[in-house]
Amino acid sequence: MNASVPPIAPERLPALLAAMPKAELHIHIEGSLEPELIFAMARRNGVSIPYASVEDLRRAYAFSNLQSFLDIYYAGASVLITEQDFFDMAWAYLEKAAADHVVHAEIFFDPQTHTARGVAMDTVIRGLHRACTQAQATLGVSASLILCFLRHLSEEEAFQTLEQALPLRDLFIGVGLDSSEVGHPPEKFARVFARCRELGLHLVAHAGEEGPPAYVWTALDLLRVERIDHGVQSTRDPALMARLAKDRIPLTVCPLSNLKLCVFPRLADHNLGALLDAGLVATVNSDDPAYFGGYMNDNFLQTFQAVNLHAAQAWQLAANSFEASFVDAPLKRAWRDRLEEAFARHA
Ligand SMILES: Nc1ncnc2[nH]cnc12
Ligand SMILES: [Zn+2]
Repeated sequence: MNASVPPIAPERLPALLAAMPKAELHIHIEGSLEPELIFAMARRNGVSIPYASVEDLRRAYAFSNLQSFLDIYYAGASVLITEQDFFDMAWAYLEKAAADHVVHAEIFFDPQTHTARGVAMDTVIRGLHRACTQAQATLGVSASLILCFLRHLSEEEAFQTLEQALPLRDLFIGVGLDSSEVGHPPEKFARVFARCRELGLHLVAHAGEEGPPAYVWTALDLLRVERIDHGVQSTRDPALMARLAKDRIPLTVCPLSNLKLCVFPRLADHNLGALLDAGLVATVNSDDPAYFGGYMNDNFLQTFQAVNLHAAQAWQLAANSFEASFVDAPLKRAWRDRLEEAFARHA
């Protein structure tokens, strides 16, 4: 434990978890679209959705694995048409993030879900970016964008997507890899990630969510990613755990997502504590909060209770989220100072 972490009474831990500053590094903005907003956008855009009501849609959020979720998630995103829609979606998320004391968010978006329906890349990125700019100005939350390639599509399509996005290169900081993992290993995208690296983009990839430790190895060695999204299957491979610890490769872990997608049978079975005990730079994130029943503080509070974590791990997770973020060192130091202040207030 860091020497500057004061003792925290157990009854004060929930308030500390809620109030401490934190960074969110694994949030799919399309996964923040609440059913109420889906219905409002469907109405204003004249898009029909195969659910009678908000309640009817929410009832469908019972998933058995990643694919069963993705099918409904892509259907939900079909209501997004205008730049204002993309702004409204991101703004709703950023307001919730600010309420959870998220000081910084690195936000994934899936452009191919939209360009395939005839929505222009410009519409997607400009709407999201405007929300990020406004969040800094009015909420004091810094936010940046990471463009994700859909791994169930081809590398050729990923290259085309990159080409479409390059005129807006200054509006996103990196690229990621998401969607159906098993059967679509990282190496399928080695060339497009090499190109993104040449362009100076940050690189991340989902790996080891449902897929094997081998996918984490190839994300590291062939894609040369700087962070692994999820990575919870890594505990099955001691040599991989040693590599992640040695190179301080962050894992953006999403406990409620893992529960809802049946990666772990119960939250109490989650391996977040084991990842921290092994010295990994693990972080807590919400993934697709509108679908998985919780934003950042829900993830922290429910997981800490279920797996019996304490103040030392709270400090570590917040500090890890700052270390793992793609911002400069002075900003990281400023957030660490605010973290110390929050702990001092709750001691
Ligand atoms: N948890 C997840 N895994 C892979 N792709 C995703 N897209 C949105 N959420 C995802
Ligand atoms: Zn994800």
